[in-house]
Amino acid sequence: MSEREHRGSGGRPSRRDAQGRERNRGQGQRQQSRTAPSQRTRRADPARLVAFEVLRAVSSEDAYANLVLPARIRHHRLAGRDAAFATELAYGALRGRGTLDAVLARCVDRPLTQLDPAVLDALRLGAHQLLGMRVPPHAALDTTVGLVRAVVGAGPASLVNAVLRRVSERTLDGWLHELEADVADDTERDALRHAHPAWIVRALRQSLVAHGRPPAEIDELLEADNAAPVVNLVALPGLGSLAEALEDGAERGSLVDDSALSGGGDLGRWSSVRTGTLRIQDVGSQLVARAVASAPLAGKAAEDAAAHHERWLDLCAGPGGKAALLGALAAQRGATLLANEAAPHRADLVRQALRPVPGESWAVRLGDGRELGREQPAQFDRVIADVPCTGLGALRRRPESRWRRTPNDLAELGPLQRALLDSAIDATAPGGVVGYVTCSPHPAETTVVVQDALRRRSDVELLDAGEALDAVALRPLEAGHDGTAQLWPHVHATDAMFLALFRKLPSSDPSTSRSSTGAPTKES
Ligand SMILES: C[S@@+](CC[C@H](N)C(=O)[O-])C[C@H]1O[C@@H](n2cnc3c(N)ncnc32)[C@H](O)[C@@H]1O
Repeated sequence: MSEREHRGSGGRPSRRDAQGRERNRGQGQRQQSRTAPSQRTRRADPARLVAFEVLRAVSSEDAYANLVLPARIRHHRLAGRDAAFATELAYGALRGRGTLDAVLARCVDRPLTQLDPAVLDALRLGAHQLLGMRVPPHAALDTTVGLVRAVVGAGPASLVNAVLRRVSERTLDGWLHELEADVADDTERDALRHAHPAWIVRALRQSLVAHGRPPAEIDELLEADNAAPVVNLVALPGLGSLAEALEDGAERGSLVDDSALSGGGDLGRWSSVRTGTLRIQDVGSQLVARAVASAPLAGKAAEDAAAHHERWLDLCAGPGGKAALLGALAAQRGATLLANEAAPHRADLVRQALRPVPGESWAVRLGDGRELGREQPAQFDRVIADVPCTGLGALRRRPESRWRRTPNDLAELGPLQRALLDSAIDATAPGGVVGYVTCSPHPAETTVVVQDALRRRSDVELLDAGEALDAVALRPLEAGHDGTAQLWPHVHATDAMFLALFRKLPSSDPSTSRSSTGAPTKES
């Protein structure tokens, strides 16, 4: 196994293999390790310190791991294998929190809520190394105790040592076997085995069934949520190129044009990433954006298309992933894009994302998307409403979010999602299309919202979203069922994006006829 030399915070050179073992420690230290485990290390290994800092920021500051981790890696100057180890440790411990806590609860003599939260985070890191990463027990114990000594204090070190010793007495399967004896049903068992909250397991199984898939696929789906996702790239059509990435080892994507998959690393090494013409974007997001951009128009909207006067609207554009792709496609087709976003800092990110796209093709509007349909009725030929949602379809990329979300979020988001969809429909010209998109497969924010809209409104019809996705994909996706479409991590290796496509029917209300100027209104 190849190794990389690094220097720990104690200044001593050491070598880490892929499991995080340090391989060149002196004989004296090994002797010491055998005799007094809780005494043997008083320093924090930098990679484990990074993982610890990420867990602390997530637990105590509600931070997002995917934002904190790169900053901590940079701060501690980790690279290569050390950065990969810190990432696997932090993400694995965050994803696995439910299962790790169930194991720890068996090994601690008091409720976990009574532990110092910093000690609990260190225990999670130690337990994940023992059960999820196959770090040898002596290394996991030694380094976790050292971390606690260095950053929390000497007091809790012996507790941490004793608890992790108990954790190390069984493998993960051994622990699961013991814990499963107490679970009530299949949902609880899947939740424990795959480290998801039970309410999410239930919802995902329900969603599989709602989209015509066998409920037994739940195991594969939950496993896919726990796998580290590869980085998906998009070269903006007509503006960017995959060449640099492909020459540097990325693989061409098999689902959609202009996409590639990369093992990661610092993508800023590619000039195309620095200029913003090559972007990180999940393939599922690329597919739904392209489906909205290509769905057939009718009536007035089709006339606009023939005259190259199409107007497109991205109602919820921040941070601008889909807006950048749509903007590039719009520029190629002589269309214009209005990208709307309610949060000022996210509207800035949209402007930044659109920078490589010719300026005459797009504008950014800062405002509440719920008002836009009333302010600019029947003005747009293609509208995407990529609404705020629970993000349960992107659990692979947001390791902590499954434990942060609650069913109450659905109740809060529901009215906003419905109001944004209504506004999107109002803003659409007769014959135009509206794509309702979520990065969640939860029925409460997908199929139920769509059915409600169809019940509420007589001015739309549902188009076949599965067909629209297949029309832009490089191979049949078989994502459609009953008119809507659902992509899946375990089937398509994408985020679980949901797409419903509506066509606006001609209206008899003259107040909703479209103004004649084709240009997008500049931001308010
Ligand atoms: C799922 S994200 C959109 C992702 C984006 N389409 C992309 O591909 O990068 C939803 C966005 O809607 C924004 N948002 C929330 N409430 C809104 C509202 N009332 N009007 C417009 N945008 C809103 C959020 O700030 C967030 O940026």
